[in-house]
Amino acid sequence: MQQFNRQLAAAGLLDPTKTVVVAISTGVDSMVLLTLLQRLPTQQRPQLVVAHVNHQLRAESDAEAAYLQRYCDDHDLTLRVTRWPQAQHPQTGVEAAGRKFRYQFFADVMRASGAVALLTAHHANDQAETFLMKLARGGDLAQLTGIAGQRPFTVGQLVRPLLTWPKAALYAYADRQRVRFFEDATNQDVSFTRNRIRHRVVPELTTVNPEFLGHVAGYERQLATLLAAQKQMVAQLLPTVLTSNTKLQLQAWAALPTLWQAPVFREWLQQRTGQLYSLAKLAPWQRWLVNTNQPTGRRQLDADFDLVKTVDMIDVSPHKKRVKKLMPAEKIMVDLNQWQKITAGQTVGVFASPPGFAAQPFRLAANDWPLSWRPWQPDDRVTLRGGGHQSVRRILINHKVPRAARHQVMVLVNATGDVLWVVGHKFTYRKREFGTQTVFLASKPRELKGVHLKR
Ligand SMILES: Nc1ncnc2c1ncn2[C@@H]1O[C@H](COP(=O)(O)OP(=O)(O)OP(=O)(O)O)[C@@H](O)[C@H]1O
Repeated sequence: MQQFNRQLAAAGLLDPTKTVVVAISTGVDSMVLLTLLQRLPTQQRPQLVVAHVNHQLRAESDAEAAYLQRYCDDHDLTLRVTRWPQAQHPQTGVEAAGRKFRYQFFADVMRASGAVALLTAHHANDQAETFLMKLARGGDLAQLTGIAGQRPFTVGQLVRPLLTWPKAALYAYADRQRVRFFEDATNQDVSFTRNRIRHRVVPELTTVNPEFLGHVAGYERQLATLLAAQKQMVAQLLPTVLTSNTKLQLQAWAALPTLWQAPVFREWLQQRTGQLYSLAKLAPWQRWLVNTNQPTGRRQLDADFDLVKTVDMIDVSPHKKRVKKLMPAEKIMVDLNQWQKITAGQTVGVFASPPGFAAQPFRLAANDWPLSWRPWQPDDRVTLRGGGHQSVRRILINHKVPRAARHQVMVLVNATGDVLWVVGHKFTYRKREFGTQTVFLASKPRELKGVHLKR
């Protein structure tokens, strides 16, 4: 009780004028939490609002919810319950979706009841399991910081007063105090990673040292302190390597002690892009920053951002979308009445009515659709007026297209792959009365150079 009081006092919750929402699953952890709260002297006990989510995932869910209802009625406790509709259960990622639903509900209950805190019953084993899972998964050191004893949550704080208690202590308390609880059978299922860590890894490590859980908590505290110190230092260093308009000054940055370069670069990127990059991902970028053989340049950082290097300065700018070079087999479907940028230098379109300037009227049959753009291929050919054919290769030779530029030539093809237009060069011949529809094939003016439009 004393240990519990200390935790609540530290969070400023030993106050009957305050309201707290207590998340109760009916498992041993949360039933012990509720019991401890109920046993606080009234002059210290905050107003309790019990919150429960019936996930409807297990056969026992309804019985557990019904038990909690009776318990709260018997003890004069306010209870808020919700059901997670089965129709909302996803095919995969049920746990994460359930958690999202749960915390949304807790936030709603907090707001509705004017609560200052949400209390959950996470304990020292949860902490160690999470730590070990992250350790196995890998990633950035900052993510290894475990479950916080207290952190901001929507309109107040999320407080975990049992975080320093080993699960065994909670069982022992429940046993001594005859606390009734429900055991979730799925917790035994070792096909879940967390359960394997819970039932196999943690007990094994505890035999190596009975203080294992306390040691994990100790590491978590040290890590949090170190990360906070690093953050403070980075906050001091960053302004010393920025230009007045927030670009990074390369010389000043490279003059920082080597160990501080990466965290300062990362913090700058985070401030500019809102994204946290792992130090491992940033290593090649740092080499590029100081590579004097490449004093200027632009490089894609990720899907959204480019890094732009000018002499001694580096800036972040939205990623410039480049048109992908298509392989011969790849194609771009035609969007009727839309200009489409099909290569870096060519913007073309198929229109139902003339798009405003030089466009070639062209007859289509219904079975020509869908049309698409693609690079020309060696056996492509067009039909000539007299009924004969000419290969695209021959057209390009006749038009003196240099060999090196030939791969850039694009063609418009119909559903069966017949070439209708060698863009910039030649249209296949079709009689006026061909098909059922006239469309207008056009290239944007800049690219009209060298196009021989038939009038
Ligand atoms: N169905 C529920 N209804 C109300 N509270 C719950 C429910 N499930 C879990 N909780 C609360 O969350 C705490 C942690 O539960 P559990 O360890 O099952 O969740 P987790 O998914 O591992 O953790 P977290 O909820 O932080 O993601 C419980 O001690 C309890 O306070």
